[in-house]
Amino acid sequence: MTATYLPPARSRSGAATSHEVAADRPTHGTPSRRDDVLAWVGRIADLAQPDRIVWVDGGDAQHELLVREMVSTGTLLPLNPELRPDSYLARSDPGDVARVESRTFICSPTRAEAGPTNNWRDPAEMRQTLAGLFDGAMRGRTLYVVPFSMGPVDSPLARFGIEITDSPYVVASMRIMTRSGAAALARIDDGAAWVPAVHSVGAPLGPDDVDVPWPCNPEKYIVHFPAEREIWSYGSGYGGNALLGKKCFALRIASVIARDEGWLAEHMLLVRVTSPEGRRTHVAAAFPSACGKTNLAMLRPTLPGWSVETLGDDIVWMAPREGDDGVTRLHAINPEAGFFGVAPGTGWESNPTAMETLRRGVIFTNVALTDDGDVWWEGQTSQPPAHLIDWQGRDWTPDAGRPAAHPNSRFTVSAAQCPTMAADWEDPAGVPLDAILFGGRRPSTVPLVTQADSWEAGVLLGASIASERTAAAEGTVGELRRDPFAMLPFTGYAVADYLAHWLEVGRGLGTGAPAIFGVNWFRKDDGGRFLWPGFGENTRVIAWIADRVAGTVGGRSTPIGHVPNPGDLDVTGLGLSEADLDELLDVDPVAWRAELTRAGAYLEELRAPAALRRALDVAIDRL
Ligand SMILES: Nc1nc2c(ncn2[C@@H]2O[C@H](COP(=O)(O)OP(=O)(O)OP(=O)(O)O)[C@@H](O)[C@H]2O)c(=O)[nH]1
Ligand SMILES: O=C([O-])CC(=O)C(=O)O
Ligand SMILES: [Mn+2]
Repeated sequence: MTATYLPPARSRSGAATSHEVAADRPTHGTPSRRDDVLAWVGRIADLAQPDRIVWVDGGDAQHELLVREMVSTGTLLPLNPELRPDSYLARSDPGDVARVESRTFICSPTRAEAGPTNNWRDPAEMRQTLAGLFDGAMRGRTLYVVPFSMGPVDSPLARFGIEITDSPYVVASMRIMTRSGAAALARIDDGAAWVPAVHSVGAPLGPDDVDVPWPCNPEKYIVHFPAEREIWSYGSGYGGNALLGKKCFALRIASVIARDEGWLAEHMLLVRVTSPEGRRTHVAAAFPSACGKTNLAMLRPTLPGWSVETLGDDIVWMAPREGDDGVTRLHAINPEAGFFGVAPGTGWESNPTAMETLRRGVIFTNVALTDDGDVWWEGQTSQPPAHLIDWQGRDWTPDAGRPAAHPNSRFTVSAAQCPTMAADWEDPAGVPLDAILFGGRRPSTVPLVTQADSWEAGVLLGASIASERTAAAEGTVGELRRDPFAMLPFTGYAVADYLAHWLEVGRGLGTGAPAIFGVNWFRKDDGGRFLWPGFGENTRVIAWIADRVAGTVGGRSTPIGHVPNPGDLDVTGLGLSEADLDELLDVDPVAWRAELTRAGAYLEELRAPAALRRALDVAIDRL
């Protein structure tokens, strides 16, 4: 084995540190001295038998070399530099296009700790399986060592990991999505705890084998050891399965750390809304995958005087902290550094902010290629180009009868490029949260917006999220499924304990707790047409929410919380009929009794805390 890059020299002594590496922070996973990192990399290399080991330093020179290599192997297709500078298209294997929830495992010591919503496997058995799978898995390939930080490297809230991967696409993507390289390794050297995360595409190469542009394995394993804070991923190169800082670490493992330490790791966007009077409201929102987080995070307000700044689009970590006024509030940070966003539906009409963010420096995956070397996907423009190369590399014309881009095609781009990014988005202290939104794709029953009357009622709202399935994960698109807190695929421990933890955090916050709302942009009429225009026009709902937090706008009380009176919502210029508005704000008692009965049965299945089931019974009684 030849080391192309040696591990970087230690930048500081392990003892003295200029950073405030919290000495009181519990350490997780492997002890954090460099020797332990080297020993771990050595063990994985002995097992997986790569041809080379490369330590990723995060610098430009190494990155450019990596990109050049991927272009030469066909993994990345350079786009036309005049139209889309510094940007590339990757086409995945057609069987490796989304998260694989049925192959995602939580290996806690007991099945009960994983709970009824997770695939549990016995940790010892799984370790044996993994040892077999990874034996020689990297033969003929390069093993990359990617130290990374979730959260700004110098933030006291930052958490560290090291991903070992044999995929250069993963290395390049981690560079966008996390702070990866030497700075993160220096913090680990200084004593910060780190999560070991091992990834292989599971496609070793023999001496005479020719590589393919997107190596992967039909057999996939996305494995978490919550007690050990450890991640193993095999067989897939797709974002949510392979960029291990994201769902695996920042949600599944972090949710367990958060439970133990009294904070929350959530599948949420984060924005700052400023009213015409200059009043600031910080809002986090949990919607299931491909249900509008990125779009709301980049909202371009359509009401005069309002502005929205982006802080995050997919993951929020939030911790209670007492302010100068003696009130304890949740303070929120975005642990990511980039966006891994859904391409279809993103256009100059629907999300101009995203379109501006995507002007350069993007890795696109599974979108279509235009004849002039740019990218296209359904919804980018109202009319498709006359000819394209589709996501599988085949000729495509508008009459092809199939989408040109995969429905879960994605862009990977640095958050710093987003024009609406708040100037202080990397503030290590985070922002104080005023409101939390829960939502999903609900063609009927669920009103445009509802305010929960208490923290408990809000937790019930989050626990009862149901949404039509999207292409973000394997499964039948459109099917309604329960997705508590939009965290069904991302909670690293038993969902009942997760719900209890939410209730507990709320009790600790008391009067400083954010207000909780339910939203639904996706209500349809009998003809299947969206009743609500959505996108930028969601401003009107956000304005009501911000004004409710400030106590300056009305609402009417219903058994499921407060909804706006038609006059409370500014819908001027929308051309919305009175009947449509009434339907959007309607709480139908018959439909809601059925809805809550179903939710109650589900909570029973989850063994949800009794307090939630009581809150639900109160609502049913009021109906
Ligand atoms: N009708 C309607 N569609 C929307 C709205 N907001 C987003 N969408 C569509 O929903 C799809 C997914 O939206 P995203 O914002 O990327 O979803 P996300 O929640 O960030 O998804 P993940 O990255 O998978 O977690 C896109 O096709 C959007 O065009 C809306 O307000 N109304
Ligand atoms: O993780 C991914 O692959 C993309 C994502 O945000 C999701 O599915 O929620
Ligand atoms: Mn997501």
